[in-house]
Amino acid sequence: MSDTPILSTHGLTGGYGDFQALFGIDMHIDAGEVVALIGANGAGKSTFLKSIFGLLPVDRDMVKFEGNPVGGTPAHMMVRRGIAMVPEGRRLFVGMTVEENLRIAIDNARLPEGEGPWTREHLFDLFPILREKRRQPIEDLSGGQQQMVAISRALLCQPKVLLCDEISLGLAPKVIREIYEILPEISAFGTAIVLVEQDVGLAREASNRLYCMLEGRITLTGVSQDISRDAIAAAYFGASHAVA
Ligand SMILES: Nc1ncnc2c1ncn2[C@@H]1O[C@H](COP(=O)(O)OP(=O)(O)OP(=O)(O)O)[C@@H](O)[C@H]1O
Repeated sequence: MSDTPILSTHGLTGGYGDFQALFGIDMHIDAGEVVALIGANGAGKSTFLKSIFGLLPVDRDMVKFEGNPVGGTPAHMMVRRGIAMVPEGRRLFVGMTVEENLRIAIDNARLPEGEGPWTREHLFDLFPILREKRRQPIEDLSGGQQQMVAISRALLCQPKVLLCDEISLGLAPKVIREIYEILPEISAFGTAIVLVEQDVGLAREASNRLYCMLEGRITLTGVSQDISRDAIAAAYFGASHAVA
């Protein structure tokens, strides 16, 4: 087996024009791993995902996919290589049905439907409510159901790495549980998952390893189950706010 991570970043810096939001981020993830990225509002988590995914400019060597430099590759090409993103706020196509939203992913996927692990039928088995609602316009679905569509849309791209930006945001606890229960099934297919999550408990439970980010820097990383709550609190808020 190769030691090369499926995705890694190397001293990644980035931001918005003159505003630098990220200061030398080193991260890696292996096939089938779930890695959580936690941090307070404004820490830089979304900026980091966008920088990996080609939505913000970064140097080529700052992002490697299967060992090859890919930084700055446009998002649609990242999808063809094997990275898909569930963006914050879902960004589904309003005025189109569930099936039409999924169709767009299939048309732009890394592999044709049927050649990768994810088919519409497979996803409808995971999220049965979507089978029921497949001909309904996206705006008629609840927030949780829309999140299921967003995850399904990303998986139909047949990604090797799935980037998830706050998939629990604004959802009821029961729906969050339903969605998080699916994550092990996704990683069981070898798909690596980078999980940006505000809820630290949830992030820790759902991930193999975690990275904590503060003001654009990684302040803590390790095996999720081995990291204490105090260490997380210190890394999350800065040492001066460490729990006594
Ligand atoms: N479009 C933008 N233009 C300029 N600055 C931005 C933009 N988006 C985010 N920022 C800034 O970049 C920094 C990192 O923001 P980012 O959204 O990545 O944080 P985050 O950890 O994802 O937080 P949140 O949980 O609130 O999404 C913050 O200082 C934020 O104000």
